Amino acid sequence: MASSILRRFIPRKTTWMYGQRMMSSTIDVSVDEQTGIALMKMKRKPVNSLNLEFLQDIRNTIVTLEQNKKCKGLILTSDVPKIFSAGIDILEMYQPNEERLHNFWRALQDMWLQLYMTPLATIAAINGHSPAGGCLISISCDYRIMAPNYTIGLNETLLGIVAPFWFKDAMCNTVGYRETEIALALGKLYSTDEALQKGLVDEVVTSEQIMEAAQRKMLEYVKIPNMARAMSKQLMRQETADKLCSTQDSDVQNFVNFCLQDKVQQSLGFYLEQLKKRKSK
Ligand SMILES: CCCCCCC/C=C/C(=O)SCCNC(=O)CCNC(=O)[C@H](O)C(C)(C)COP(=O)(O)OP(=O)(O)OC[C@H]1O[C@@H](n2cnc3c(N)ncnc32)[C@H](O)[C@@H]1OP(=O)(O)O
Repeated sequence: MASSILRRFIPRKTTWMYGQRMMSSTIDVSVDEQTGIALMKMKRKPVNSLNLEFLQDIRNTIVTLEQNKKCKGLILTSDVPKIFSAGIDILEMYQPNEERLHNFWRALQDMWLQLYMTPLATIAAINGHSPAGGCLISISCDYRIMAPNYTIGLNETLLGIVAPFWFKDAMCNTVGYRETEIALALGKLYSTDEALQKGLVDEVVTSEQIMEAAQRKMLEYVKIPNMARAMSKQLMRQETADKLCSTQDSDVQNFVNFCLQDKVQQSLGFYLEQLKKRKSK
């Protein structure tokens, strides 16, 4: 399964385990050993944006859960009201320190590989907005349930940046080639209803019902013999993951070169300004 991938990375240890609970400053995890279902809540305020340390925490958590023999499934959700994840922390890309920028992108790649290929069954309970990197996390899960009146999508072009090929591949695998082509060009953020219609999410339920719906669906997943379920996931996803695995170093270098361009820095600076202005309106 993902063991060939797992062996290659030794994660930083920042997650603490107390019995069936794991805690870090940005993540809360509990494991129900009766059902084998873990619940991971992201809580990096104000918007669960993905910085280097948060990405490492997410990945460490998945690794720790994979090592727990009693854990078969993972539900990912947010503890921040109305926001699942605002995607990459733009401050990691804007006026960056070059060494940190390298490490940051590597951490994003590693988190994605871990989540995308984990033998655990995964469900995203999308209880808030989920742009760009937030959408990547969602589409890397096996099943997606979303609450109404939020948005989700790969909106990178709106920031003057380009979704990398592995974001594109994960999106293509979810909604198909033509829809991805349109979505990426326009930086499309789908409403919950549009996302359901296009197959970007699998189910829509109210915010109040989302955890119950996720638990119910997860019980279906964990009932399936574990190895068979995990191997069919591998069958579907290994080729996509391998494309990144075999080009990780050059992908980091491309990203760093891209980010350091004046034009890209200008676009990111402008986008950040717009975010602040929007807030003051
Ligand atoms: C070759 C490779 C090329 C590079 C590829 C890079 C791939 C990039 C992937 C990404 O994920 S880029 C990030 C994309 N994300 C967004 O566009 C989301 C932007 N944010 C929003 O739309 C909104 O903030 C929100 C998530 C809908 C929440 O709205 P709300 O009104 O509730 O909060 P705000 O007042 O807007 O935000 C609060 C606070 O947080 C800051 N912030 C928001 N998003 C980010 C972010 N992604 N990174 C860093 N900071 C973010 C926002 O500016 C506010 O800050 P303060 O004003 O309070 O300081």
